[in-house]
Amino acid sequence: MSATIQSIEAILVDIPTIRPHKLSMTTMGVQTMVIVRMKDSDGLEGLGEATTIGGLAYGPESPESVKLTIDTYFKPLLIDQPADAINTLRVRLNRATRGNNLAKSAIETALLDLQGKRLNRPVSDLLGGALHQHIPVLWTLASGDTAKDIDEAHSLIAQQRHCDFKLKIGSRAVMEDVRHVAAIKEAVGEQASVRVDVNQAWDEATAAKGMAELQAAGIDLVEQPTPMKDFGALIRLSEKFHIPILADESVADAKDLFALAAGGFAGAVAMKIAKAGGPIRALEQATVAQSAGLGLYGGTLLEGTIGTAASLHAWSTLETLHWGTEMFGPLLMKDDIVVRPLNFHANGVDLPQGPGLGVEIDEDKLAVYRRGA
Ligand SMILES: O=C(O)C[C@H]1C=CC(=O)O1
Ligand SMILES: [Mn+2]
Repeated sequence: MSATIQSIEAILVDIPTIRPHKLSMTTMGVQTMVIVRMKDSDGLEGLGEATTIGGLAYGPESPESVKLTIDTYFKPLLIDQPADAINTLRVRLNRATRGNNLAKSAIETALLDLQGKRLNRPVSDLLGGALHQHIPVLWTLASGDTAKDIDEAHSLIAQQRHCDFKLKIGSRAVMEDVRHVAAIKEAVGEQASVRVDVNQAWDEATAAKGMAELQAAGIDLVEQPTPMKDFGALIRLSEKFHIPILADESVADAKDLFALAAGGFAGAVAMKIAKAGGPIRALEQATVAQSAGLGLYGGTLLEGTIGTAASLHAWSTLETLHWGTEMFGPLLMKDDIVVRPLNFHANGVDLPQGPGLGVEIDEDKLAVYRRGA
């Protein structure tokens, strides 16, 4: 008899950020995580996380709606079911509920953690095995101030904590953004790769102007310049410029990526476990990207250590991550709720060791940061 799922708890956790994090659609001062604790009939516990950016500013699921979805709709479908039947449970959830991929990602992650602990194997082994134990991680410069961003970049390069940077642009006039980006690129020179994320803020004509300027300034990659549903614009821009485009909001799962690739898009894709509905689903995108000749990038919704560890286990199984990853979420938060934080060094992070995700909750810290504490 396999163990069955006995309880699922979805906990809202609020942790302040180390500095304001300015994106085109919101400025974050706190990150809210939904931590899932799933217990089985053998007394084992699986951990999962769903996180988004700025409440409802980034996408249609908020931390509060993720908790409600799990508590009200997912729990009755999962309690008393075999805990090791990960695919069966995914199909069961998908037949009964539409969308809500962030909530589904937290559940798939908790099931993988549980299964790993049961088999005494890391989650990466359940996904076919890790090819990398150390994974590159960039940093997002998003203080909103050019001089502060340059200081931050210089200090991180000196510490060898990061050598690639992503700049959040799109909230200011295009040429103001271009001057900001060009000043940072000039300050770091060849020491660092500089990329931008526009988070859908430009229309196609603005994007054409912006991309020409960014190309001239030596920027390496432009992420999601135009609105997510406007596949035609992404395709046309990718044909027009040699500076590559990274598709983010446009491609939640493998089907989205297939449609974009079939339309003629050339460039790369930001895989995110949250967008896709879990680590297994996110890796389906990698297969499509590899078949279509698109580059891979390990993306984040600024998850804390649990969601970041789950993503790292998935990305570790990929032979080539052409653009590395941005799995720095835990570093943007002032504190953590785990016993052993991830080890960020040498411009990357180590894949956590041990059974499951290799992450353990610090109960005292959780008690401090859980909402309503
Ligand atoms: O890429 C996004 O759109 C979301 C996120 C990832 C890094 C960051 O600073 O924001
Ligand atoms: Mn993005």
